[in-house]
Amino acid sequence: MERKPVSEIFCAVQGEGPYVGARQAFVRFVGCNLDCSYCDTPLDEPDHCLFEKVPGSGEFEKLSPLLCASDIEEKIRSFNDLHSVSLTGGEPLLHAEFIRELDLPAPVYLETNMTLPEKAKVVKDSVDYVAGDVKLPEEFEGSNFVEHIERTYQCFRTLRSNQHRDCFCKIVVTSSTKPADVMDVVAQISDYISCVVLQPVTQYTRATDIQTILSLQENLLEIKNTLIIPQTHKMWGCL
Ligand SMILES: C[S@@+](CC[C@H](N)C(=O)[O-])C[C@H]1O[C@@H](n2cnc3c(N)ncnc32)[C@H](O)[C@@H]1O
Ligand SMILES: Nc1nc2[nH]cc(C(=O)O)c2c(=O)[nH]1
Ligand code: SF4
Ligand SMILES: [Mg+2]
Repeated sequence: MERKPVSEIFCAVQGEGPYVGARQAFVRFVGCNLDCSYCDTPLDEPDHCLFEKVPGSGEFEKLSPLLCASDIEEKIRSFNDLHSVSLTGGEPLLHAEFIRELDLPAPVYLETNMTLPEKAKVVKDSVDYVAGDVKLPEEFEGSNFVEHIERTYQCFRTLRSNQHRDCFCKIVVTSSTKPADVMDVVAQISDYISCVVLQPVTQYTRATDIQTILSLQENLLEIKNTLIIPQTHKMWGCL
């Protein structure tokens, strides 16, 4: 029976993007193929998977860090009134074949860095919401940004919004963000997404310039509905 590395299972509310406030169960897979400068999530292999049985209790059961599908399904089924189940990480698409086989009691919300196009094809009929990140040039040394962004475009084409799936793009905006880079990428994917979310980085050392992000939103609104939404869960201490 296949087991996958999972660091957290909990029930909270979506803190980011257009579904902010929706009651979700979260499964956090371990491991990532990128190393974003602003990443707020530990990427090392944990000793346990922390399961918060009672939402918001801050009391965690220590489970094996390697879980099979039925382990995950059983924990998720212990939560009620879910809008959806957020599969996140790390990068969940590293575990695409496993994700495809999960039998979950609510729609699937995929949180992904949109850099693994072959894996995107594996899950495309198994996900209902796609929070697709766009990682910008400042995260990539040298010219490999060109190869990276082409993979991102492929992922957005594969996971595009349709009658069964809502796909939107999320862009973390920092003081290093160049508006022209954002405009260029959004112009390429605007047909595939329902909206753009500009997410100010939650690291005040690299705080976002307010005028810059408001001006960027104004320009993006010419081509796609664009929202500015910070990580709200961190404002009130929710997981
Ligand atoms: C931890 S990532 C996991 C999913 C996937 N690897 C990705 O990057 O989209 C989940 C979300 O948190 C965002 N994020 C991570 N660190 C952040 C920070 N310091 N400030 C704002 N957003 C952050 C990511 O950009 C992504 O949208
Ligand atoms: N509440 C809450 N909302 C989230 N949205 C995206 C998250 C993530 O880490 O993938 C996240 C998270 O870690 N917690
Ligand atoms: S892709 Fe996501 S999980 Fe991976 S380093 Fe970047 S923000 Fe963190
Ligand atoms: Mg998070």
